[in-house]
Amino acid sequence: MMAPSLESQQQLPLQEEIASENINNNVVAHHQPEDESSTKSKVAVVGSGNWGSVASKLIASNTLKLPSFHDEVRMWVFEETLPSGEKLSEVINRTNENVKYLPGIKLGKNVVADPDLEHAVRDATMLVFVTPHQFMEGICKRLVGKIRKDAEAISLIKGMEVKKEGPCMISTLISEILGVNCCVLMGANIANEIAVEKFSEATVGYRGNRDIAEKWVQLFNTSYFVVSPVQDVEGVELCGTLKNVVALAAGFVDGLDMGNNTKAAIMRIGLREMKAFSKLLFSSVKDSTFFESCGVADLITTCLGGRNRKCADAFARNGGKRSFDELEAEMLQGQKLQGVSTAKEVYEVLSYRGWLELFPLFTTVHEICIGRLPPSAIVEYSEHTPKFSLVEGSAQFY
Ligand SMILES: NC(=O)C1=CN([C@@H]2O[C@H](COP(=O)(O)OP(=O)(O)OC[C@H]3O[C@@H](n4cnc5c(N)ncnc54)[C@H](O)[C@@H]3O)[C@@H](O)[C@H]2O)C=CC1
Ligand SMILES: O=C(CO)COP(=O)(O)O
Repeated sequence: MMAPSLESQQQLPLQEEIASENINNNVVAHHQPEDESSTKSKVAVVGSGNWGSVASKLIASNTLKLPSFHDEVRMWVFEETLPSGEKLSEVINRTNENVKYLPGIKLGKNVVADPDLEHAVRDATMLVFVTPHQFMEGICKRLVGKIRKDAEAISLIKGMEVKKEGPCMISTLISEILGVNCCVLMGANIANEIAVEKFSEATVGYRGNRDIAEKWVQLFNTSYFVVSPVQDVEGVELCGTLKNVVALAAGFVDGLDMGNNTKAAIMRIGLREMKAFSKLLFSSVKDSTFFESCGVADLITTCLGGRNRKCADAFARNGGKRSFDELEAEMLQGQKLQGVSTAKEVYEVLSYRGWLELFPLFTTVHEICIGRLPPSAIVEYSEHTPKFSLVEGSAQFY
């Protein structure tokens, strides 16, 4: 069932969709509506988990204030039936709360939950992608031919895919499958804190067109959520992705009660590996990006208060005897961990390229996650540390 449109009265009848004749048959060319409202940007948020709901709230507070945006923010909901027997999207529209993924927080009356993916995106000129990364390829494939030709995209998703050809960042996946430009927004952004409007910062990564980045900044920026643009999509996205692996290491250390110095050491070594890995994959990645909110700040907040840290702590306390799948289901009630699959994806890249010894922390985290090593190995691996500083050429990346 499609959700009602907040702006149905001002909305023009949907124009007949015609297939784009040239360049890109991934997208649908709509006739441009003719009245003044057609020049306004229309936002759809693809995803409605913990961060997806908070992102919708942030955006919706701005679209009400900014005349260049339509008020309505359409939020795609992966439909599920609640224990009460009601559909999640219907409850969100009735209560203005995502009772499952962000209980107790009003999203703003101009957020409309829509369980129909194609319907949610079809008029949008600004597409915000924010689902757990493992679902994105399937979602993008469903959207081929269903989005506007002039749409711009941004990804808030922390993760990557590994293909036969090598690693593929989620923003690249979106760009390649949908034929759209895709920026990224990452940062020290634990969703529940932003939901109650505690001050934080974020980084928009863009390539090329600064005007587009400025528009995304405008859409997200508030007095308590300060967003800065950086011309380094890969650097920003890799920071957001890789810090989840380091957060698992920090959680193991917490679960073993090893104290603050050890945790700080793990974070420092992790940051060094994040930088080295990013620069090996993309020589364009800037050192300065690691000092933005997406870099060191996100690493710190996730290692202190994130879900990856929390589940890794429990994993270590249980001596690795309970799987991450089990802990995720029990501790997160439907929310998803990104670090465990990212550690595997990073390991595949390292293994394929013969870099395992250059990245002892990343390598060890994956081996602990799959039960090949005990959680205590997170500090024992340091005996290998001299090896990577001896590897010729590696030092330049640190
Ligand atoms: N929660 C947070 O504090 C932050 C999360 N992020 C990132 O944002 C991204 C999304 O995270 P959250 O919004 O927190 O999601 P979440 O962890 O709350 O994930 C649950 C979401 O996945 C959906 N889902 C479950 N099965 C699905 C399927 N088969 N297909 C599509 N969707 C399905 C659920 O309906 C729900 O909306 C992740 O990459 C995460 O790393 C980034 C910053 C902060
Ligand atoms: O990315 C996050 C904070 O910026 C949230 O991290 P977790 O997924 O570990 O909770």
